Amino acid sequence: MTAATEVPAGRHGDGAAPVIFALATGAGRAAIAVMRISGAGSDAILRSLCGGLPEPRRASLRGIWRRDADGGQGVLLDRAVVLWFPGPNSYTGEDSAELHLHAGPAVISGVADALVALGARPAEPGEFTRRAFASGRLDLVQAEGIADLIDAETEAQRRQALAQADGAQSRLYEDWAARLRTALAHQEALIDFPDEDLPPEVEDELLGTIAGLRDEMQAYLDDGSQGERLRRGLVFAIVGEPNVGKSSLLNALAQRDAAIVSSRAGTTRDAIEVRVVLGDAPVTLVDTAGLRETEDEIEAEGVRRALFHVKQADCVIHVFSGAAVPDKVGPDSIMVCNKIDEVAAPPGITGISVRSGEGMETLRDVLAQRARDLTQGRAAAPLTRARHRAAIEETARHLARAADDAWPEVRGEEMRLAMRALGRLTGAVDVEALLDTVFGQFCIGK
Ligand SMILES: Nc1nc2c(c(=O)[nH]1)N(C=O)[C@@H](CNc1ccc(C(=O)N[C@@H](CCC(=O)O)C(=O)O)cc1)CN2
Ligand SMILES: Nc1nc2c(ncn2[C@@H]2O[C@H](COP(=O)(O)OP(=O)(O)OP(=O)(O)O)[C@@H](O)[C@H]2O)c(=O)[nH]1
Ligand SMILES: [Mg+2]
Repeated sequence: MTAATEVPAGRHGDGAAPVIFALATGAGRAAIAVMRISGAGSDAILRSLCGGLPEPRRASLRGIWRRDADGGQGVLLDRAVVLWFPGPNSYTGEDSAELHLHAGPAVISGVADALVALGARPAEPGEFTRRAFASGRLDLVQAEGIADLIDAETEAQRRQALAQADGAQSRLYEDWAARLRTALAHQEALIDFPDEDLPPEVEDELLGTIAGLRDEMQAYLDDGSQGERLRRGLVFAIVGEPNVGKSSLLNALAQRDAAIVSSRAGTTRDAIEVRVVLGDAPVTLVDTAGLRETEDEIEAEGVRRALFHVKQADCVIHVFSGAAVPDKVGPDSIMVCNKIDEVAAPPGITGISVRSGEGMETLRDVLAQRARDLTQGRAAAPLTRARHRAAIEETARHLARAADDAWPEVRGEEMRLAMRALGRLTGAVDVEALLDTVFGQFCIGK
């Protein structure tokens, strides 16, 4: 007989966070499924499941048991590799464990049921990383980098996300915060001891710091949104008059028959979207209805939608055919002359024939270069989210006001507000309301 415990193994009294669990591996047929467990009480749960605690941080093969209510031996659920990570040296900073199970649905549900019986509860999206944040193991910007790393589809996205998870942006933002903190301390001294003879350089120096920070932040914000665009992916719209070969070009770039091609003008009506990778950035190519005046109301709706996509696009690929370059072309459009197997392209224009394949290699290079220019190369630790941009804009705005105002109290207040906005960025100050939004974007098990 084991002593009757009032509190299940995974639930500690006095308001401690409960033990959570989730599959860290994806759904679908697989050989192995990793069940992640974290929280104070994970040790007791592991003892119950495996009959003892494995050596910390060493893989070992264990039977996984569901115990009977009367404390008997119970049922063997799986024979699995088990890892025990005592806190604080774990991903979450808490006591945690991993069960590397056979990925059968009955194994997984059997283990999940056993965990619930032991007082653990299923984790919410991002909850493991949220606990890592709560333990101070990473800041908000790094946590968002981990979410991006999980979503990264291209090498450039992966590089950007990993640098962010490793703290590249956080170091820059923390450096700004540290300089601002020092300037604010000096400003507070000027406010608190106006009659003392503080050296005049103190005020000059702090004004220099404010102006310097404001300029650095402004330059950082003027980055053409490269990091945000790389994270989100680009949209390239293919537009032009009817029948010039827009849908043919989309199919050639996508290397599949996504759009209907026909010799009749006005074939495409709905916008057709295809995801490709260009210049290491994810690009959604949008094929659109040929632009012309038309009596056909369905085609007219297609034209309306085409113009909408032109406005939304990061880049417009303007296709035409024949010797005359069209007028009314957007400033950053990439001009492409198709059907050069029939009529030569005007000088200085990228000429292609989707039919013969001529010029396609060059066009791919031009598109890849544009995609790279839009997403990479400006900043070592770029802005990657609207949330970050908004916080830095707010900081810079308060710094500009602080620089403009000679009243010590007003200047001090603006500097405090700047400090707050910057603190919310990394999660150093009053972020409780933000956390659901930030961690809700994660998948379960992260
Ligand atoms: N099996 C498994 N693989 C994984 C993870 C995991 O949780 N489990 N990760 C989860 O995202 C990533 C790796 N991240 C991790 C980060 C920290 C620690 C950790 O235990 N850190 C301790 C000890 C470090 C050490 O070995 O010296 C620490 O920092 O104190 C583990 C994984 C990717 N691969
Ligand atoms: N000679 C020649 N014909 C081409 C070439 N590319 C496409 N075509 C033909 O041009 C016609 C129109 O092609 P689509 O791709 O449907 O043209 P579109 O611009 O999408 O036309 P809409 O959807 O009607 O606006 C088809 O008959 C294609 O086979 C090319 O490089 N050379
Ligand atoms: Mg078409």
